[in-house]
Amino acid sequence: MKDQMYMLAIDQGTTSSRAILFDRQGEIRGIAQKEFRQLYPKPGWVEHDAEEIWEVTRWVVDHLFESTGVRRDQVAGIGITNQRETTVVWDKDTGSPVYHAIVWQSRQTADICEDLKRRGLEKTIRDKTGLVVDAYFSGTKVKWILDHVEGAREKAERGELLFGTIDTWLLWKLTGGKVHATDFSNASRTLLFNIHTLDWDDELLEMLDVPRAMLPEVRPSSEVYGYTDEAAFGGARVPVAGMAGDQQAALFGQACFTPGMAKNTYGTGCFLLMHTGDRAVRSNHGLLTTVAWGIEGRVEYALEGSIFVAGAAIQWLRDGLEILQTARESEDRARRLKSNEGVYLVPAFVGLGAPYWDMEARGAIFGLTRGTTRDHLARAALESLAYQTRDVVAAMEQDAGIRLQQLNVDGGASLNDFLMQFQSDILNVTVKRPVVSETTALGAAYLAGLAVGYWNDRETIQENWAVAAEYRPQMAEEEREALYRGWRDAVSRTLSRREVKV
Ligand SMILES: Nc1ncnc2c1ncn2[C@@H]1O[C@H](COP(=O)(O)OP(=O)(O)O)[C@@H](O)[C@H]1O
Ligand SMILES: O=P(O)(O)OC[C@H](O)CO
Repeated sequence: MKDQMYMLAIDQGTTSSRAILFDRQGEIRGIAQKEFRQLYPKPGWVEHDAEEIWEVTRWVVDHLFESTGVRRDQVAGIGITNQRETTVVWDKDTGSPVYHAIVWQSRQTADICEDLKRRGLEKTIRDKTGLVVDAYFSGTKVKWILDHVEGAREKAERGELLFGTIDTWLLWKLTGGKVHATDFSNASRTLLFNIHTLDWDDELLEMLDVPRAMLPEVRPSSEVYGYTDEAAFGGARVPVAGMAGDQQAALFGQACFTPGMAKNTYGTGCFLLMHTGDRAVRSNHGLLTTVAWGIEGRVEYALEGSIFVAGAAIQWLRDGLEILQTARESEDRARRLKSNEGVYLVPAFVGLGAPYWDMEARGAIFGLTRGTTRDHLARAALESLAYQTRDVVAAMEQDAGIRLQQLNVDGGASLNDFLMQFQSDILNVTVKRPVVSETTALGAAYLAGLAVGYWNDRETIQENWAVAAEYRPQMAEEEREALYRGWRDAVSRTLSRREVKV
């Protein structure tokens, strides 16, 4: 309808930006997407150009309105969701970043982490932040930028530089430099934020030499942060009303609102989050405790297993080895084989995340013979997503003390039917993919829509959730366990410490 109102979600992911319009039923009414450059200045380093991220994001928003014919004044509100932890430091006056955005996957701060460990700070950090000491999180990346960019530390101390994760950077840009804020979910990934007191933590700031003056204000995930600047948003003034890290937004979009409900997103990495209600459950098995969102005057928590390389392994086969034309082709290739024939790929390209947390491990392929073909590599890469997920689910079941009943899935690689059936088989759990697989963007739209009254409550959101595909376990127990043993053996030979320590 000509004057119908919509919610706009901006989903700024690791490899692409998307802009999506949703209607009141939570259905997609238009989508635009564009990839941007990945910069690999040294082995194990991953960077983005923050200005390019903004330009690409603007482009997808413009393109969305052009392609749908929807007007900007038909947007009731904007929700932002983002690749988390990726760190931008910019000049408050000029708005220019002082260094590339250091991406969550980047390992360039491994030495800073080792130093924190040597100083015996792991427990304090774990207790306050729910995180582990790893180059993944923003805190060491901010320190790295302040240590390596000439004059940056002095400027930061004088309050002339600002830090933000990508949500904060986009909010700043969209509001024409007026609002410098983040939400609880993104703040909880920085290593600087106390998830119990819900404030930046002076002891952590001191540990990492990060001046408080450069930090954004931390706010709930569902509220009006400010309005778009007309020059930044095609002449329209629209409320930016929701923000959340992409994995938390996906948990919201999957309507996982009760403790024990879990989702796994198969994108560049794989992120499995289980809602734990108002309890910040501490992990003893290598998972993270994280804020799910702040809403309705309180925060809710989640347990998370973060897998660094998932769909990126398929991308590597496509772009690095050039043995696939498209990511989708991996499915046909995998199906040409009856089994993996003993070939395992451990995609530790940037170390291993949960539950191993090994910054020094690097990728490996095992079981090669003269008969190995690109089909084996495609299958091994796809299977690695499922095995890594099982590693995380095993840890989660121990930490939460419950058996997973069902796994809701989303993300680019969740459209791969071979992978989803294999996932169900390896976990021995039913896997469900919703009709709207863009749950990350949907979650951001919901958070923003609740703040501006586009949707009334979470019950409406639950009612909107509908299943598109369901995968039930079909594999015999013996085969499942034999395959998984093979994976565990491959991982143990990949770890820098040469032992599986879970
Ligand atoms: N059919 C497929 N089979 C396997 N992997 C896929 C498929 N389609 C996309 N992917 C992988 O999924 C990722 C893209 O998913 P997406 O959710 O857009 O990720 P992100 O938000 O991290 O950029 C890429 O790494 C790509 O290789
Ligand atoms: O961009 P994605 O979807 O791979 O998500 C990245 C995560 O937020 C990193 O923590």
